[in-house]
Amino acid sequence: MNTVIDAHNISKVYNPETIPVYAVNNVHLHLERGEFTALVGPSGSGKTTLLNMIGGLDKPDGGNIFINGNDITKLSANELIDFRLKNIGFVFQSFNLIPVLTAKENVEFIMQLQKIKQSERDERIKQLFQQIGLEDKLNERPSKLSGGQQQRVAVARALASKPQFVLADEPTANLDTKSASNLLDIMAKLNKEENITFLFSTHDQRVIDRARRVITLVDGRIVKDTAVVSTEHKEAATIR
Ligand SMILES: Nc1ncnc2c1ncn2[C@@H]1O[C@H](COP(=O)(O)OP(=O)(O)OP(=O)(O)O)[C@@H](O)[C@H]1O
Repeated sequence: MNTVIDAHNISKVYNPETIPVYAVNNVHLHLERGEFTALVGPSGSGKTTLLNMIGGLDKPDGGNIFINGNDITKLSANELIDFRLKNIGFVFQSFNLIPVLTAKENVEFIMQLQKIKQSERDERIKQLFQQIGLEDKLNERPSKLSGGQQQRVAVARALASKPQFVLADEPTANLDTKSASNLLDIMAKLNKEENITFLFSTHDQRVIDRARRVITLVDGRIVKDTAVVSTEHKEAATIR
């Protein structure tokens, strides 16, 4: 097994001086490479706060977060920017594509920041757009794409730097059933065929149904952590 995320005792307290809100309260989280895991829980339970800390977008008030063995809580702001760029892919609820760039440019600019050479960029872009099924939309601006297509481009952008894992915060919340199902098919395929690790924060039953592990947060604490028996396994068990 290969540990990708190892978070120890992490906490985040908002308003510590006035009325403290323990958004994340002493959480331990361990993820292995190749997981397809959903983080669920009621609104305000701390999912986004936890995801943001694991992704290095927000600093915990206590605890340590090891990503591939590196403690990101010890990095300076500049080191963290560099670390995020190379190691973590993000997919957000609202897609967050840059409107003035084409689909291709939205994906390519991450690789330019990493100083990846043109021939390698071209090859990777070709492969990524094939994987998301949008080879014919390379030169379209986000406004010309449907929500589902924009989110698929966001997945390609998240994967551009070949990250250690992808954090997806409510990735299907703004998508209709068909687009959500299509997006989930693409992510599940990337997970299965390329062993890409996904951690989702979600309320969406369509995502939860596809996850192989479901972690439930309530009031900033993990109250349940369940490995899901796959449909194939369930069927095999029934036949026996
Ligand atoms: N910047 C902030 N300042 C103060 N409190 C905050 C801040 N961000 C989040 N909180 C509080 O922290 C708690 C956890 O919020 P968080 O957004 O992480 O929950 P969530 O599970 O992602 O919710 P949702 O499902 O609605 O997105 C909530 O009580 C929230 O009000």
